[in-house]
Amino acid sequence: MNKAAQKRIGKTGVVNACGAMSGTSLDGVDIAVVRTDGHEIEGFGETRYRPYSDAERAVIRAGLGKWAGAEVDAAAEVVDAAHLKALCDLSGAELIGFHGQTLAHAPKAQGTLQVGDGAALAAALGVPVVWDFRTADVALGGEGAPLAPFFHHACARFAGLVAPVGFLNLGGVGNLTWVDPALDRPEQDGALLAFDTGPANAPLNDLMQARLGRTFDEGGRLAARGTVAQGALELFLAEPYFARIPPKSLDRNDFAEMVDLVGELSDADAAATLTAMCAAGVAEAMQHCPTPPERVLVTGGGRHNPVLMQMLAVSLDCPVAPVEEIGLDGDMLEAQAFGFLAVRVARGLPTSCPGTTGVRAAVGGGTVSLP
Ligand SMILES: Nc1ncnc2c1ncn2[C@@H]1O[C@H](COP(=O)(O)OP(=O)(O)OP(=O)(O)O)[C@@H](O)[C@H]1O
Ligand SMILES: CC(=O)N[C@H]1[C@@H]2OC[C@@H](O2)[C@@H](O)[C@@H]1O[C@H](C)C(=O)O
Repeated sequence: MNKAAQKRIGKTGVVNACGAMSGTSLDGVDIAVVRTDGHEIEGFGETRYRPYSDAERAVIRAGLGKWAGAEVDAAAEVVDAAHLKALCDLSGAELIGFHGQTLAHAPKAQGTLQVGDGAALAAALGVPVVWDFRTADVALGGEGAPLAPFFHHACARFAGLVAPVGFLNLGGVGNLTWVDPALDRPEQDGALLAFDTGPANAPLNDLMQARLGRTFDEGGRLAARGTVAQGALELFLAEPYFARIPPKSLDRNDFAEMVDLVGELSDADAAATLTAMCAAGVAEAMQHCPTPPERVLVTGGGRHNPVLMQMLAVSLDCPVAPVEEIGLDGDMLEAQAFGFLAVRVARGLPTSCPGTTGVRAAVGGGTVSLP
């Protein structure tokens, strides 16, 4: 890439930005192109999904909860190689937003760790890469997550929404963004409130892996045959996390002991109960919204689970629908978010604010590596 093109990316006009996301459910790498000037979305481009093999997933899983050492290095190698393969023949991307893989997240203690080497990726692909999105926010007292809310704000405006709505991401962990699209800028006071709702698919995936050797409960079929154990659900809801005022965020394994709460149950009852816990965490989250959202738009893999969607429909006081209802792609929204955020970082715009992460003031995270 020549200097003039690099200069343009840093200034004005629409950029073809590609986001790359490897989420906490450990299913694979999502790649998506978004055309944006960092404020408004002009449109969306190519998407790709590169699943991890079972062997790759096992290596990443072994690195979870660790901050350094051989297992972290091995996980980083898998993440780098998978991204390089997924991105190597992508044409037309002028900038890449590379999230990497979160292995550990303890913003008030050790910090937050996303593995993946953005400088090496930039050199290999010949395209500028923005990466390490979360460290600056944590350094300024923020949670470092969630970061998609600034993109959710742009999505709400892109879709022409006018009343406050919720964006609910159901990946490995759940996160909710309350957005007021009437306010122009995401960092404006009152435009956004965001936080992690609780565990989403991660405990259910872990149960499926441990008991049945499967990666997830496809279509919620196992949960559909089970009965929710109310006692376990009540114990789960007694966790102080749910009443805590946002901002707040979670590590993938913060609720790993939930799988123990259902340890004595049959496979189907355990799956039903873990699914109900995800929905109940979201229902608890709604009390923190500044005003009731007009509807909750669901993104992430959890929206493909009809049992979970039905539980949400029953327990929330507003309509619940997949984000496709407003013309967005719920499988790619997070990848698109990191393409969008990459443009903001390249242009010196903030990517988080007190309402989204609890950071002291609006801040732009991310490191830019040129090829
Ligand atoms: N058809 C389906 N039926 C049931 N569950 C599904 C289906 N498709 C996906 N999922 C669930 O969604 C998960 C993937 O979700 P997603 O890709 O949003 O997670 P992620 O991006 O890795 O996580 P996070 O947002 O926490 O970073 C799968 O691991 C599975 O649990
Ligand atoms: C530390 C970290 O990687 N957090 C993830 C995780 O996965 C979902 C939830 O927990 C959210 O807080 C965040 O991801 C999304 C993409 C975000 O930053 O908005």
